[in-house]
Amino acid sequence: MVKAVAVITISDTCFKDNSKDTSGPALADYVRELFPEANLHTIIIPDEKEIIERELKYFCDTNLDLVLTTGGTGLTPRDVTPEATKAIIQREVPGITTAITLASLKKTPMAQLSRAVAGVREKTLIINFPGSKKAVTECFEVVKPILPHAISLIHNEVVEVSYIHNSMQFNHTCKHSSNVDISKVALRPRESPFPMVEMSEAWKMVDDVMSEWTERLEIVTIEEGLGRVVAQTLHAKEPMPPFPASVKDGYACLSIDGAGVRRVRTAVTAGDAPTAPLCAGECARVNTGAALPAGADCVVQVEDTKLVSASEDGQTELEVEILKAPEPQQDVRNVGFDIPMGTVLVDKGQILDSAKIGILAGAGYQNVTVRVPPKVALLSTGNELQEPSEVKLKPAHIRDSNRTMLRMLLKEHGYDSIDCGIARDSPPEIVAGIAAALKLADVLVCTGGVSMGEKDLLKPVLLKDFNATLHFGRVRMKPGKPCTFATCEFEGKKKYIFALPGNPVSAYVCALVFVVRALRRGECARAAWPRLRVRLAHGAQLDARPEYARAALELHADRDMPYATMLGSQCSSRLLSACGANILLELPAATPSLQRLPAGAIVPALVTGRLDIYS
Ligand SMILES: Nc1nc2c(c(=O)[nH]1)N[C@H]1C(S)=C(S)[C@@H](COP(=O)(O)OP(=O)(O)OC[C@H]3O[C@@H](n4cnc5c(N)ncnc54)[C@H](O)[C@@H]3O)O[C@H]1N2
Ligand code: MOO
Ligand SMILES: [Mg+2]
Repeated sequence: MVKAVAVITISDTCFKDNSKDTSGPALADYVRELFPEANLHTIIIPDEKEIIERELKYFCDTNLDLVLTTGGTGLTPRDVTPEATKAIIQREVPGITTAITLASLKKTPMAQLSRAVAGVREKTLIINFPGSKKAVTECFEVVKPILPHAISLIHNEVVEVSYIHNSMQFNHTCKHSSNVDISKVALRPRESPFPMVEMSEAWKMVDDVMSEWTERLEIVTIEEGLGRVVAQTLHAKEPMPPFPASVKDGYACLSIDGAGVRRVRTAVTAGDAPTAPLCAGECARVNTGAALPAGADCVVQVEDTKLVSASEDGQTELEVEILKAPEPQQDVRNVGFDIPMGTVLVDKGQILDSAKIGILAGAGYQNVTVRVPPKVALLSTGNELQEPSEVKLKPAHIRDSNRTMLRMLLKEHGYDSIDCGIARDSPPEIVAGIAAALKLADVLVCTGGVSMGEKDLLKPVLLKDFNATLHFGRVRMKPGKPCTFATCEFEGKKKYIFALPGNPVSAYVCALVFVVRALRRGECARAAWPRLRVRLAHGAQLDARPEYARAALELHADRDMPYATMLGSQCSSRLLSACGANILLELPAATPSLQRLPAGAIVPALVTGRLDIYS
C-alpha cells in the first residue's frame, strides 16, 4: 500500500510567489486520484542544488513511497534538479525517463531538451517531471500504470511474501545447503556448551546490542501515530485559547466597577467575535468558551447576578445586578492559559497517546514524524508441526500454535510481523527458513530446536551457516532456559535473532521479557515493563531457577496491596497458564533455606498485560 507521497515544486519563481505554481497542484491532484489513501506532502523550493538534495533526502529518510518533482529539468544554468537527484539516488531507473521522453516526443520535439532522472533511494522512488502543467499532465499519464507495481517491488514485501506463501508454501526446501553435520548423533555433546547466563546479564547483552539499532523515520498522520514513538519535538504554533475566553456562563464585566447594577450592552456566545470594547458600568452576557469583549477583565457567573430590567418581550436583559464584587481575571482563561505559544506539545522520544494526538489536532498538526520499528519475521521449526488450519492431525503431530500466539502477542504490543511459516528439523530447511526470514526482516523470532536433542539444530545452523555471534544460548530462567540471542550479517545488513524454546509458554515468556523489550528498546530506548510489588494470594513452590509465573492481578478495596493469583499449573507446555495473565511474577530461585513462599508474601511482578483483564 502506498502510504506517503511528496510533490516538490522546484522553481525560483514559484518559491518567491507560490501562486505562480500550477504544475505542483496539478501533480498533487493526480497523486490524490491515484493514491487516495496516501498522505500527501507538497512543498515549493528554489532551484538550489543543496536545498533540493536536502529535501529529497529528508523525504527518503522518512520512508516516503514516492517523491515527484516538477521543474528544473531543462537547460538553463539554474536547472539543477537532475544533478541533485542523481547525487542522492542509489539506483537509477532509466526506463521511466525513456518512456516519458518517447511519449513526449510524439507531442513536441522540445522533449529532447529534458534531462529528467528517475531513481530509488532506500525505499523511495523519485521521478523528475518538467515544470509546466501540460508537461506534468502528459508525463504522469505515462508513469501512472507502473507506479503501484514499482513501489511494491521497491518495498519487496508483496512480492517476497507472496513468493514464500505461493511457491514455497511454507516449505523451506529450496536448494540450500548446510555446514551442519548431523550424521554423528551418538557423539553429540552430552552437556550444553553454552554457559548459563543470569537474567540481568542477558538483558544487558540484548540492550547493548539493540542500542546500535539505527533509527529510521517516517511521516504519518497524527492518527496513524497512535502508540508510535515521535522523532521530532513539536511546539504550539499558537496559544490556546487564542483569545481571552469565559470559563462560565454569565456576564463579562470590568472588575473595577465592583458590585452593583450594570447595563447589558451585548451578548457573546461561543464562536461570536466580540465587537466594540465594554465601557465602565457595562457588561456583556457571555457563554462558557465565548471570547471576552475588549475592556472586560472578569466574568461573573449567572448564579451571582439578579435581573434588574428586561426588554418588554423578555428576550434581552437590559440591566443586571452583580451581587458580589468580582476579582480581576475571575473566571477568565487568558490567551495561552492552557497552552502558551511555543509550549512543547510532544517531545522527541515520547509515545503518542490519545491526549497527545488530541493536542496535536487542536494545534493544527496533521502529520508527525515517527520512528520506524524494526521489521520482525516469525518462523516455527519442528517436524511435528502442522499448519493450524489443518483439520486432521497426522500421527504424533501437533498444530503450530507458537507462530499465531507470537504474531498476536507482538500485535498486542504494537508490532507487526511477517509470517515465514514452518521449517522442518533439517539443516538445509532451517537455513532456507532463516534466509527467507532475514531477507524480509531485521529481527527474526523463531521457536523450537534450541535445546539438547539431536533435532535441536538452530544453534549449530546459526553458528555454522550464518556465521552468527551467539550472545547467549542459555539463561537461568524458568521457563525459557535454552533461549538464544544471536546476531549475524546477512546480505550486508546486521540481523537480530531471538531463537526461543519451542515449548509454548517458554516462547510466550521469552517473547515478552526479551523480544518485546528489545523492540521497545530499539524503538525508543525505553525498558518495556513496569514493575509492581504484589502479594501472593496463595503459597508458591520455588524452582532451582528464578521463575516467571503467569498470574492475574486483583485489586481489593479492603486490602493494602494488589493480590496475584497464579493461573494453574506452570508447566512450560501449558499455554492455558498464560490465558488472562496480566503480570509475570518474578519468583526467586529456591535456596536451601527457602523452598516455598507463603500466601501473603510480597514479590515483584512485571506488568505485561492490560490491568483490566481478569482471568
Ligand atoms: N536433555 C534436555 N532436554 C531438554 C532440556 C535440557 O536442558 N536438557 N531443556 C528443556 C527445556 S527447559 C525446554 S524449554 C525445551 C526446549 O525445547 P526446544 O527449544 O528444543 O524445542 P523443541 O524441542 O522443538 O520443542 C519443545 C516442545 O515444544 C513443542 N513445540 C515446538 N514448536 C511448537 C509450536 N510452534 N507450536 C506448539 N508447540 C511447539 C514441541 O512439540 C515440544 O513438545 O527442551 C527441554 N528439553
Ligand atoms: O525452560 Mo523450559 O522453557 O522450562 O520449559
Ligand atoms: Mg528440543
